[in-house]
Amino acid sequence: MKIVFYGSGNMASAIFTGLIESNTVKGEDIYLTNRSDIEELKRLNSTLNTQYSYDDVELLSNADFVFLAVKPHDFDSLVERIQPHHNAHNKFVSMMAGVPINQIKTKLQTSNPVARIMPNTNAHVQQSVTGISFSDNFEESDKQLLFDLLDAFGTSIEVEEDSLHDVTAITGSGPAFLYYMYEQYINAANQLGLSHEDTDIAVRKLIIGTARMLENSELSLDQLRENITSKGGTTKAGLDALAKHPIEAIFVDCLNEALNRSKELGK
Ligand SMILES: NC(=O)C1=CN([C@@H]2O[C@H](COP(=O)(O)OP(=O)(O)OC[C@H]3O[C@@H](n4cnc5c(N)ncnc54)[C@H](O)[C@@H]3O)[C@@H](O)[C@H]2O)C=CC1
Ligand SMILES: O=C(O)[C@@H]1CCC=N1
Repeated sequence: MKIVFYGSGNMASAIFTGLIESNTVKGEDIYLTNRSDIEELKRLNSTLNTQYSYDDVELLSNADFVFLAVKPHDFDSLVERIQPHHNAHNKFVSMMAGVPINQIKTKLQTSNPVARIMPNTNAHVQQSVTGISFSDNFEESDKQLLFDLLDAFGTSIEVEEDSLHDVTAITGSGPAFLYYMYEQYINAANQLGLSHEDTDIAVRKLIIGTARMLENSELSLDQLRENITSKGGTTKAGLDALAKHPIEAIFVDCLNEALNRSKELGK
């Protein structure tokens, strides 16, 4: 199987690293290109054994899956490279937030199969949650091949294309929202007495341990929380302070803004 990535940035590299490190695809079967950073492509070649080229005819020839991994605002410059050279064998897999399948088909002037995925950077540790939607003409056997690729770097959920906006907000951008929250937690913790170094280590371990509990425990979130909350104790005092703030409303605002932006990006 020949897989091409147009774009070797944050999201693409998380995916192709996951594919190679899980032994799902050999580095030599993955072809990378980017706007102009050949040093980056050479570095990836020496660490992951991936191929690289700026020759679009060579890249697209016999390519089974062509990942579109550029920012939405760079799509037009990508179209200039791909449109003249794509062939009937190419199946496109776009990870561009917000850009609809029909727009991809129109700009590339293609009736080839197109899938849209919305992964997240947890693909680096094979834990991406990836939403996926397919054009009507995507063959079942090709869908299965693509699902197998997605499984190599996490779990996937097939959704209606419109729902990819929700996936983008909730899990595509989601790691950033959680990192931001953790940053605030660390900033607050730094105002207590521990050294900043100890606080950083302690909070990282706290986050990892809490995530492992979510993974391994059959208890609900609220039960897990209850199990820490002694009557009249410290946790109750802290939770009562939290409850005075509109935390749910803050996240409603955050997710709605991300969702609206996803819709705007496709226009
Ligand atoms: N970073 C994330 O967490 C996620 C990003 N995405 C989507 O993935 C896409 C890429 O995002 P990032 O990896 O974060 O961006 P990035 O800025 O890290 O990488 C963009 C890549 O596109 C390349 N590029 C730009 N114009 C090009 C052209 N004409 N031909 C070939 N390559 C070109 C750049 O050289 C770079 O390698 C975006 O559309 C974004 O919406 C989706 C889910 C999560
Ligand atoms: O910020 C963005 O637009 C992309 C899509 C999801 C995560 N990063």
